[in-house]
Amino acid sequence: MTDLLTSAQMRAIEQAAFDSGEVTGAELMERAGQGVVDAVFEVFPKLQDSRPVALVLCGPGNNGGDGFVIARLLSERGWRTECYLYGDPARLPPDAKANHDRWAGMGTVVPFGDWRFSLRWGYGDAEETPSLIVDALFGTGLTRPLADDLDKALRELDTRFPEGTVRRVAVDAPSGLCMDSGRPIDPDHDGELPSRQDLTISFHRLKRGHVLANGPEWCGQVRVADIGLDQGALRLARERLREDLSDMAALAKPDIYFLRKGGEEYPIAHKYDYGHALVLSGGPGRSGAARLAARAALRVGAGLVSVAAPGTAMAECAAHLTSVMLRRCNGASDLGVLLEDDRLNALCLGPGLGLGAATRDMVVTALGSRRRCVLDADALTSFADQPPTLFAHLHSKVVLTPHTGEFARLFPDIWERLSRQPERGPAYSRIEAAQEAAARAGCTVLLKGPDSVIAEPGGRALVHAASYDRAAPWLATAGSGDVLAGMITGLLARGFWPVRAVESATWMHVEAARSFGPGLIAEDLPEALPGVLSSLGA
Ligand SMILES: NC(=O)C1=CN([C@@H]2O[C@H](COP(=O)(O)OP(=O)(O)OC[C@H]3O[C@@H](n4cnc5c(N)ncnc54)[C@H](OP(=O)(O)O)[C@@H]3O)[C@@H](O)[C@H]2O)[C@@H](O)CC1
Ligand SMILES: Nc1ncnc2c1ncn2[C@@H]1O[C@H](COP(=O)(O)OP(=O)(O)O)[C@@H](O)[C@H]1O
Ligand SMILES: [K+]
Repeated sequence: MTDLLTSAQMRAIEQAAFDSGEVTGAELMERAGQGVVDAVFEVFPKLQDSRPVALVLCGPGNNGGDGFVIARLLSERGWRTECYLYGDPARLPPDAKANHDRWAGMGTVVPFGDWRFSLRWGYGDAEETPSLIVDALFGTGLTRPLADDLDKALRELDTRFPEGTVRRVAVDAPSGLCMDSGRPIDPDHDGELPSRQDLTISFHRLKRGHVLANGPEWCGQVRVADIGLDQGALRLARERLREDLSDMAALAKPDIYFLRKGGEEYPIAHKYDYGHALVLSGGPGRSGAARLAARAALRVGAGLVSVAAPGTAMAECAAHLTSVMLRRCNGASDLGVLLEDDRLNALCLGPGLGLGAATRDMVVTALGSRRRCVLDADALTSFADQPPTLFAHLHSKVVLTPHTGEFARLFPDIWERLSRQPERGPAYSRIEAAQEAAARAGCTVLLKGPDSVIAEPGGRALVHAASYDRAAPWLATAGSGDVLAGMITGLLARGFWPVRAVESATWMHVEAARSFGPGLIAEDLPEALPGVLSSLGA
């Protein structure tokens, strides 16, 4: 499981490393600087042949210290490097100060006061124009917005060297971005940071801010540099620490062992060993969403899948369904009768179901049966005026799958906190919002988006980041959420525990979109699943 760290957790890991006696701060800083330089030339090999001129912007903390190491290493590679320092050299922390002093014996450090002057009048000669700008101003220690003078200078720098003319690389974080939330601490500019990076290098692990919210937009690409915190005593120290850090989030991944059909779990399996999922459909002209969900549930491996539709929609459903079975269900009392069949072990309510009392009644009946259950779309919005009524019936085998609009309706106070422009760091994040919602609801919550967050009461949160090399913008298409709800239901029918079902489904949903590519519509997703399952070895 790949941890996704907060700034405080990274500091705690660093402290555990120091306590283990295996590494010093100076060694970590040297490895960090080296990691950045290695990543820069690996990701942008053409930089080796371009003008060897770099600007390194150093801040008042250890992020700035990394900057001085980078300046030295670039200079040793023959680069003409200039450091701008925002801060008082005498007040740098010890390791940063040592690297500042070492660099000052080799090259220039332009104090911030002279920075803007230099920007305006320097670089007359094209030979002097940098091909690399390193942002080592602030990393995990950012606590407040960039000061006006610094912000202004950075915007001038951005205008002076527009995107495409120079490579911009951030050390650990694009300065101004909160690494716990991925939200810019920038109330005066509506979250528009001074510059967009081409590459951001994190140390040891990704931080939450690299994948949440606007993080990917400002980071460009990300790489993780190994700074030796995974070895020997350090690993032990970190593992011990992990026990205290129960709120350590992780990146979601598919559960290949349980996705596989057959194997040790089911050496000779019957279709009922993989469960029977029931998806409730809306009325005539509105059954498409449920049919999409049902097909996805079947494709993901549920043994049997049925759609339960009102009598008026039976003909429409029958015309479209083949391997998915069809049952009549005209409301909550019919659903109660259907659920007397205890082989129906996973339910999906919401896609296209319609808003109002009839849906609320069916949700209450479904929840009363204590089956594994996914509530999506209309099943959530039908409780917008009375969320506590819904919460009173929820239990640990339920999954709520709200997109941001549905989330805002069910958890308005949490949403208000999440959407308020942050003025200080660490800012409230989508991880904390999903965890708070899960605790209130008493069940698993999937807060959907390009950065989908999965939370269960009291458990560690998981994030599926459809960004960087897993970006899947084609998923922003009508009905893709219905397919995801069906996939989760199918895995619940197969016996997955809710949080594991959501984790695997969310990952495969994005993978299916990526394997299909541009032009994707929701119908393509279930059909792409066999390829995804095969590629996983399932
Ligand atoms: N952890 C590790 O294992 C490793 C960490 N490493 C590196 O250390 C970095 C973390 O260093 P860090 O803790 O010194 O924080 P950093 O980001 O340099 O800034 C803090 C300084 O800025 C100040 N400050 C904050 N906001 C401000 C603002 N808006 N405007 C002005 N000032 C502001 C703040 O002061 P204060 O809030 O106390 O006023 C403090 O002085 C990390 O990102 C990585 O690059 C690597 O070397 C390898 C191993
Ligand atoms: N830009 C994007 N990148 C990756 N995934 C996305 C993006 N936009 C939406 N998604 C995913 O697509 C799904 C959309 O769900 P939802 O909003 O409920 O759609 P619908 O109601 O049309 O079915 C969610 O799983 C969400 O995480
Ligand atoms: K930085």
